Amino acid sequence: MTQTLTDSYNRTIDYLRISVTDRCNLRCSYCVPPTPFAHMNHTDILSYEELIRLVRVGISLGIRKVRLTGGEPFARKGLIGFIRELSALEGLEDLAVTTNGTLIADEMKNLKEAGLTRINISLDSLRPERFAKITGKDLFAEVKRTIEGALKTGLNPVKINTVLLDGINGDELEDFARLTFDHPVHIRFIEYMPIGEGSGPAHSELLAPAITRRLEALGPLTPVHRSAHDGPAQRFKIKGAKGEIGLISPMTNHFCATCNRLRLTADGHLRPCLLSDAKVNLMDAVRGSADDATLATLFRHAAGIKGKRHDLTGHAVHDMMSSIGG
Ligand SMILES: Nc1nc2c(ncn2[C@@H]2O[C@H](COP(=O)(O)OP(=O)(O)OP(=O)(O)O)[C@@H](O)[C@H]2O)c(=O)[nH]1
Ligand SMILES: C[S@@+](CC[C@H](N)C(=O)[O-])C[C@H]1O[C@@H](n2cnc3c(N)ncnc32)[C@H](O)[C@@H]1O
Ligand code: SF4
Ligand code: SF4
Repeated sequence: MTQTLTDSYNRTIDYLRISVTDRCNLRCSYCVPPTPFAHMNHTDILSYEELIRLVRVGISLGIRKVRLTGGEPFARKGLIGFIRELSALEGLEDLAVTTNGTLIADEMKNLKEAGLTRINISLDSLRPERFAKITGKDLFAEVKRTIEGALKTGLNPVKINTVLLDGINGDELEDFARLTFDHPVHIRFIEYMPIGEGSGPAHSELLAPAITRRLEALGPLTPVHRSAHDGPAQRFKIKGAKGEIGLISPMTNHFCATCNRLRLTADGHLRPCLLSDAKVNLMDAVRGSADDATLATLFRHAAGIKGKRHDLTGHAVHDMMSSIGG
């Protein structure tokens, strides 16, 4: 019998975001600190077999959508094989990935064949030199090839995630938005979230109201209705454009009232909210002798302690974005 997982505020939880690794081949200045920092030990990371078991339990409770993230998910060996195994699980309707796109330019067909349904690619600059400055690696051309490959392979819609920061890439807002004129991509502007102890210098973020004003100068914006599997973006189309614009505004217009997700970290913790350090330890149960019913109880507990909305007043989130998975 299909169950439904609900939280204490009657929100249905049907989306699990899995961070498969906290490691990444890039060093985006707004995501990780500039100085060396500790990573999880390999032995402390859930194996693919353990992850499959947990996803099965999640599906039995009502999870229908899984997104793989990281760190950089493709920095973990064997991810495509894991995607193939996940996509074969009965009951899973949407299997997506969020990636920096630097390691998979030649893998689009394989990914589609393995059962990936969608891909979100993060890209913060269209200028190769600036891309290298933000990420620490000269790999803009690889990301471009990945985006082109994803479009050609029909992993639709291809979403591009861009965190806009004044003085870093804020001046590229219009260049990104204009990409939607000729390409069927979704460009999503994300407000910077203050996450992770020591993650870089204070950034001057560009907030949604200012972004919207600048977009309106490019042409009339028509709202696009959200579909069932939509994430947090408010969607728009500029008149005549092939693609869409999305605004993800956790800071100025949060979307917690419709939050439908839990997060599973690579070291086996369920996080009820991205912007809270609360977590439920699944690892001890998985590596102990817990049965599936016990794991299901831990999933329900994580849903049960999910807050009504995020509250960043008076405290910051300690864990890093690259270990939570965004
Ligand atoms: N505050 C907050 N931010 C989120 C949440 N989910 C995603 N984001 C942020 O939105 C940005 C894009 O997230 P993605 O990984 O592409 O996932 P998504 O937006 O759920 O994807 P779709 O299902 O394709 O809409 C990232 O910077 C995330 O950190 C959330 O539940 N809360
Ligand atoms: C943490 S990354 C993990 C997946 C993959 N490495 C990537 O970059 O797509 C997921 C998303 O989080 C976003 N992100 C990272 N730090 C952020 C922050 N402080 N505020 C808002 N978004 C952030 C990134 O831009 C990316 O789109
Ligand atoms: S945003 Fe993604 S690619 Fe950039 S450092 Fe963070 S985890 Fe790596
Ligand atoms: S901040 Fe927390 S409650 Fe709000 S949408 Fe994100 S994960 Fe959900």
